[in-house]
Amino acid sequence: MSQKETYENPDLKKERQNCPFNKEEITNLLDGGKEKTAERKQLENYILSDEQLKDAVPMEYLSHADKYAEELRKACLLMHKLENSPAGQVPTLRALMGAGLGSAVLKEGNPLALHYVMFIPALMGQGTIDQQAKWLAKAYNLNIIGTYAQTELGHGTFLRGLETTATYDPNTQEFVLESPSLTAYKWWPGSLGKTANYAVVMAQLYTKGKCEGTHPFMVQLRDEETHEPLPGIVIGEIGPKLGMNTNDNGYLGFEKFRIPRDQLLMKHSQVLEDGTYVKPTNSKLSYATMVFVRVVVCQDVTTNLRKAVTIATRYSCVRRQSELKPGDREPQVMDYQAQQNKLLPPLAATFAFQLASDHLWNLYNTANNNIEQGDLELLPDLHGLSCALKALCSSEGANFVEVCRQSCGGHGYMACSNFPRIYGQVTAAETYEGENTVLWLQVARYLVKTRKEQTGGLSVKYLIGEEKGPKTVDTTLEGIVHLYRRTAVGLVDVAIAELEKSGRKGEAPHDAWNHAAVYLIKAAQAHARLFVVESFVNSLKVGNLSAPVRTVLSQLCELFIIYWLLERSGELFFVRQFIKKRLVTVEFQVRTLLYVKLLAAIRPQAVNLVDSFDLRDEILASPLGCWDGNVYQRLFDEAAKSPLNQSSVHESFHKYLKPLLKSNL
Ligand SMILES: CCCCCCCC/C=C\CCCCCCCCCCCCCC(=O)SCCNC(=O)CCNC(=O)[C@H](O)C(C)(C)COP(=O)(O)OP(=O)(O)OC[C@H]1O[C@@H](n2cnc3c(N)ncnc32)[C@H](O)[C@@H]1OP(=O)(O)O
Ligand SMILES: Cc1cc2nc3c(=O)[nH]c(=O)nc-3n(C[C@H](O)[C@H](O)[C@H](O)COP(=O)(O)OP(=O)(O)OC[C@H]3O[C@@H](n4cnc5c(N)ncnc54)[C@H](O)[C@@H]3O)c2cc1C
Repeated sequence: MSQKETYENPDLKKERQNCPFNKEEITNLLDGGKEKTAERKQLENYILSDEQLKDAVPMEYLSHADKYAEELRKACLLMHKLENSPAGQVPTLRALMGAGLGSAVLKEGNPLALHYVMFIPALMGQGTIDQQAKWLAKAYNLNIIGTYAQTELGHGTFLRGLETTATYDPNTQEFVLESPSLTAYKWWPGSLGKTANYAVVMAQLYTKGKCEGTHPFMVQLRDEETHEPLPGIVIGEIGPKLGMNTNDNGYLGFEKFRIPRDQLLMKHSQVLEDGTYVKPTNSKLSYATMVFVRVVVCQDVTTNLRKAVTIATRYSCVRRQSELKPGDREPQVMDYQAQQNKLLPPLAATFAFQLASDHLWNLYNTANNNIEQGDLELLPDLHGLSCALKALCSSEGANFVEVCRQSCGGHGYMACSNFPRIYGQVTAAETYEGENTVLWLQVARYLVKTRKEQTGGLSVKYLIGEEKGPKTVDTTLEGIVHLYRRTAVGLVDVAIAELEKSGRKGEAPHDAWNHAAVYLIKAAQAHARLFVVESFVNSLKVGNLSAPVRTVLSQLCELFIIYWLLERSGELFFVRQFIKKRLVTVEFQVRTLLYVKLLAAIRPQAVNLVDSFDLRDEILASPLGCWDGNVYQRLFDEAAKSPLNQSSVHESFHKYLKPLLKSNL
């Protein structure tokens, strides 16, 4: 392990004895190889040993403005540290932007995140070679700091409804940016409130009197020296949020603000000097930055879930409560089957989500390379899968984080447990980058189209032709995956049947679509779950795993896919063939038995499994999850930091309480 303290809680010590698998092998697997693990550890030592990057007081005790300033101080210091990083600049940046190392230093949202996660990718994906030459070096060198300004007060989801206009003026060869109403104000962009001086702004492009739809524009917002907003720019911060409070989300309005023609990002579509509009090969190419972020969000959510699971698992092995055997010592709460039922599925999910996210990342890179060469064939599959996995990982992730919090009882509710921050981060991902319901409906659109037209990309091939495979109960992993596949196909067919029923009643297609939404969303979710379980099962077939690691990963895989099946059992009732064959009851009995057996088999390995995530205490940032298990002392030390404990009697006693006590009301 990275850190060994002199104290080690005896229960945790016992949990760590006789580990049947090599923890380092799993660490290497998650890092992407032995060398990558070594690089990561070196980088962690480099960053986490810097005293200036540590918080003087917990962030929760700072004001809104001080939180931002403190986070910005550390973010800027981190950027300076990039120069001398032992791992090299780009890997360090990646590690910092990911939720692991970065969040050990930057606790509640990074004021420079949008610059790297959206602004630079938007320049790369939407700018011409000349535009990239002009802006990218400046952006990499942090001479300019940007954000991605798309969402408005009135519209976030419906991009065609955005109101900000960019009207081309051929006389001056400029675009005039305008916010025609209050609801046209940009609202939400991260880092916009106080940090960024540039933005990629999405606006409705007007030229020759015609609206050509939303397009990306490179816009300077603040003076590069004074940081004052430029004339015609109305800008500010939107205030405290459920989480991510050190990221200065902002608002932005334009009052006839002029930019040169060449600040329309023109990789996919152009406006010529005379105002002639040149169309893109696909109108959705201007949405590409969102696709990139949906892909990385899956990784981010998984990293956060690993933290929550580690904290809850270690704590559950330290915590002793109640009575299991009458008269015996109070057991570790982890020994209750009910607690295992809470924690082992999210533990398994960290592996399932990571493997699916890796798969998506590979698809993204291949599709993106092809798009650069003008080949858009993979775009629909990439859009469908990135929507599906972003929605699934963030929604299941947020639920699992909340279960982890609950599994820590009262102490899980403390801010210092780090659950509120982790939850704030993960649940935000349910909304940003496409609200999940909206993304499920995008996925459903792709599924319905594939099933009807019998053509589609790799992730939806199972919808083409007749399904094959056993129709009876089959307890092998393959058998269970087949059940998922039949459910997914069945739910798409049910949704299509609903659409057709409405059609026969004379409903217009858009009404029929709205009236089938419940079925469509179920179909999309079943599709996403199928993809995740297939990725998990298939990745165990390949790879150079030792027998003990393969065994424990197979147990986790089986547990996870049975867990989901039982959780989502209601969906089987939608698929008629299961009811007819009375499969549902049989499935239930067999699976529940197996599930319970797996809980017992994985329980003794839980601490060793979370240890193999190799998350340092600074990254977990929680007295409940620390490696040494010294939970109670650490909770006490955290309480000592409260400003209310800095004097025995607080001044408010004299101001308010004493007069009340003396008032004889
Ligand atoms: C050295 C540099 C290193 C960089 C290092 C970076 C490394 C990073 C590593 C780790 C980082 C981890 C850290 C991550 C943490 C993240 C930090 C927090 C950041 C927070 C960011 C949040 C930002 C935002 O929220 S930005 C705003 C996002 N907004 C949205 O997502 C809006 C959602 N709405 C839409 O997308 C659309 O409006 C719509 C899709 C819902 C509907 O659009 P539409 O009406 O135009 O389309 P239709 O429904 O009519 O469909 C038509 C047709 O188009 C297809 N389609 C739709 N979208 C797409 C697409 N995107 N791509 C391809 N095709 C698309 C659709 O399928 C239809 O096809 P048909 O064939 O059926 O016609
Ligand atoms: C933490 C955070 C950071 C963000 N950062 C950025 C940023 O950097 N840049 C940026 O531009 N934006 C950013 N956003 C904005 C974000 O992308 C939007 O909030 C998000 O896309 C949802 O859009 P909305 O707010 O308009 O929700 P709405 O669309 O108004 O959603 C409200 C409800 O309506 C439902 N709904 C809407 N349309 C449909 C439909 N067609 N069918 C069925 N139901 C529907 C939704 O499911 C939801 O339940 C951020 C948001 C958050 C929370």
